[in-house]
Amino acid sequence: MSNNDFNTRLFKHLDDHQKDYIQRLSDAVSIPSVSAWPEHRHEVVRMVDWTKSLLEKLGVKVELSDVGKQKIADGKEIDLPNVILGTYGNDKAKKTVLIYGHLDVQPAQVSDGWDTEPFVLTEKNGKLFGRGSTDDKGPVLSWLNVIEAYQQLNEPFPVNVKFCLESMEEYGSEGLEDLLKSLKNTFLSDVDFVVISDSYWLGKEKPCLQYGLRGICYFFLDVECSTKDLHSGCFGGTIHEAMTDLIALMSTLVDDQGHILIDGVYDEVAPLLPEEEQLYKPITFDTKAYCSEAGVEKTIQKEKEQILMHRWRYPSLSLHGIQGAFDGVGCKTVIPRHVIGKFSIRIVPNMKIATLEKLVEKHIQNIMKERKSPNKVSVKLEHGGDYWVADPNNPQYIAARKATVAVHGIEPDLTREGGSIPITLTFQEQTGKNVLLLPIGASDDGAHSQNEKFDIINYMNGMKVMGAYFQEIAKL
Ligand SMILES: NCC(=O)N[C@@H](Cc1c[nH]cn1)C(=O)O
Ligand SMILES: [Zn+2]
Ligand SMILES: [Zn+2]
Repeated sequence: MSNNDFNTRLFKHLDDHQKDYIQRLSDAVSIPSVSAWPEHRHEVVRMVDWTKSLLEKLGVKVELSDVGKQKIADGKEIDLPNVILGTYGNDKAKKTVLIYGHLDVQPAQVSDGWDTEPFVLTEKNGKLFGRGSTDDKGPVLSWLNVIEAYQQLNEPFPVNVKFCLESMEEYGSEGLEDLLKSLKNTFLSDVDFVVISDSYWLGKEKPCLQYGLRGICYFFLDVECSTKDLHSGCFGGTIHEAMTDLIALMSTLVDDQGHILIDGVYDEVAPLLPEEEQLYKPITFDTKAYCSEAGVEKTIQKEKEQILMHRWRYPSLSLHGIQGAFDGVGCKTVIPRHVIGKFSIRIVPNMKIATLEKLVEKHIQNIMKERKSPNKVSVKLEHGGDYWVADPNNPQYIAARKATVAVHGIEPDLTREGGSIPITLTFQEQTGKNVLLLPIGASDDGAHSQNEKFDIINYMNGMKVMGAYFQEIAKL
């Protein structure tokens, strides 16, 4: 049977089973596998076990890998969730594709401003709302649904598949790098290609393939002023307050143009070459839609090319929160004794994490010297993940382009991604093989945000592209 004939059967089969796929995603979303909440670790473990059973039902040989402990507050330690290593097929005549994805999600609560319960998948107007629907439970299940569809159609699977599914991605992939290094000559040794579906299109209509990611360095800025919280009427105006120092420090990090104010940060950033500048011109990107998706009036940069460059190839610094600060309703007049500011820097070629760590440390020390405050201040790199850039002309990208055309009838844009998948570079280094980012979600999916969703059409078409991709890979 030709590829085209099989595609027609496969696509129809997938369409006929849409309800089952939605139910499966609903089951996955109902497990609140938030990696950032240590008290939810049992839910992350439940998600790992649920996925393991599903894989085993599909005939995937599964091994759970213990990756050690995580240090949490006050010197306590908890188990990191096991990493799922799966093997499906072992035919030496076939190519082997390693699929990476993650089962953990960002925190979510109705009180954050969700219109629906975040851990109840809710269908509205062709959209499936729920935490993890697009990041990354929907894409992970899409791969599994495709394997199931081939089985139900009695079609031999065209490639061998290996799975690496982790559950700490949203917390910097703790433990995974060491595991992959230890698997270089075993589990990873026969991998031909690595593919990751954990990112989003640049718009709502046009598919893309991505060949770059920014890295991330997440910092904790710790300020302590006293041995206990204090009454601001009794002590206000007489002591150096922790929050005052912290706010002052945090306000020295980035200006209103998004420019990072830490000395030396831009020194290692790769210069923009004329050839690279040309790459941005043909990319379809609607700046108005970008603003409306973010719910903002305007962006810092005006031109499409400038916005994309600041999203993909320049570093950025974001302030995320302050632990220990009063954030409830009403008025509390306490001076908190200890606050921790959270900020992250997205890093790009050719920045080095070690250099950045030193520059941040020096910057904080310098500002504190100027402030003449006696408070205890320290800054710590909580986790760091490298940037990654690949060759979009690799045969794997050509295969994915053909698969995209078979489903969408158009060539995908070749783009980069401003977010981070910290382990991507490690996969490239430990396998020595090409890594492809194959996003299936739309730009307005709202990953990490309130009302995260996955469009049913993207779920369905995403599976079709994945199904066709396996056939194209088999031809290489
Ligand atoms: N879908 C990828 C993603 O959301 N990645 C996270 C990774 C991360 C690292 N530290 C905290 N989160 C991202 O924020 O880009
Ligand atoms: Zn993700
Ligand atoms: Zn994410």
